[in-house]
Amino acid sequence: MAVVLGPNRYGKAETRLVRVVRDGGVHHLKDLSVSTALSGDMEAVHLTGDNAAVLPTDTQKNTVYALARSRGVDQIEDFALALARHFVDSQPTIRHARVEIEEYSWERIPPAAPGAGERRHSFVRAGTEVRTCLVHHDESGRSTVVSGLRDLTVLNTTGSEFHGFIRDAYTTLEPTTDRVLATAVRARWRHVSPDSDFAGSYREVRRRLLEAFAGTHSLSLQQTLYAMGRSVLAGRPEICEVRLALPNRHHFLVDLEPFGLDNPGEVYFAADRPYGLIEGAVLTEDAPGAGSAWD
Ligand SMILES: O=c1[nH]c(=O)c2[nH]c(=O)[nH]c2[nH]1
Repeated sequence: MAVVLGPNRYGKAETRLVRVVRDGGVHHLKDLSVSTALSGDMEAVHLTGDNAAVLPTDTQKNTVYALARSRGVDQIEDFALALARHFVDSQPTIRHARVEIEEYSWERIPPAAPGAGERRHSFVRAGTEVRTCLVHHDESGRSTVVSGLRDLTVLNTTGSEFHGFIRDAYTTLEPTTDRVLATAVRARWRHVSPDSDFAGSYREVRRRLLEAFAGTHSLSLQQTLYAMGRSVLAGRPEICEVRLALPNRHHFLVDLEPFGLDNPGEVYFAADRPYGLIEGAVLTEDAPGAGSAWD
């Protein structure tokens, strides 16, 4: 049976990088996980073990640290673009680079007392929310940028209904006109061009996602998903596609009748699994082709 080599890529996954900028006594912190993956002329290494075309994954990891020092790290998208372009532009055998970054946010520990100066070098991790990006760059010079976030955990205590759904022999779910709606938002959005104001764009997209979640009277999480995506696209012309994954973090009203107590929407059991998983993409009508942007 004849076989051929299919699509392949290789790289260093989850290089942990912490970059401290020392501005006098005031320090600034970037905390990243960087994953690189390269592809190109990799027939020989797979078929015969000839490594002549291979830039080692160890070198890829070292490049992450070296560029962090030499060019600094501001917006993760710009750092990812610099890395991807470096690999493709510096090595003839590397024809495509994929760089994925997660950023964990830290905030300053508050002053000891009102009026005391801001802490200069002490930080506390800011919640569970993670900022993300995925960048591709290829030998033709084309770059694509997808920004995102995950674990943005939100909850509405009312303003959510779910009824009118299919009922078959296995359906036990009661329709409801008032339920808790909670989710941990995974959102990614594709930029029209790799030249964006990534900081401002991120801030505004996040604000719009939250505003749409809070401001939508929801008849389903699917409806909320679409409203969130539409809100981002309506206000941010630099973005042409939003993909969302919304786990439905079910909150079940506890039956307190056995204890002679009513429960008018006050006491819930927050289940962690199983959970509904609602996923979807929202695009502008004229969105350019995505190429490998989401790969
Ligand atoms: O918003 C929802 N969408 C569903 O498709 C679904 N299915 C379900 O059991 N609960 C819910 N809630």
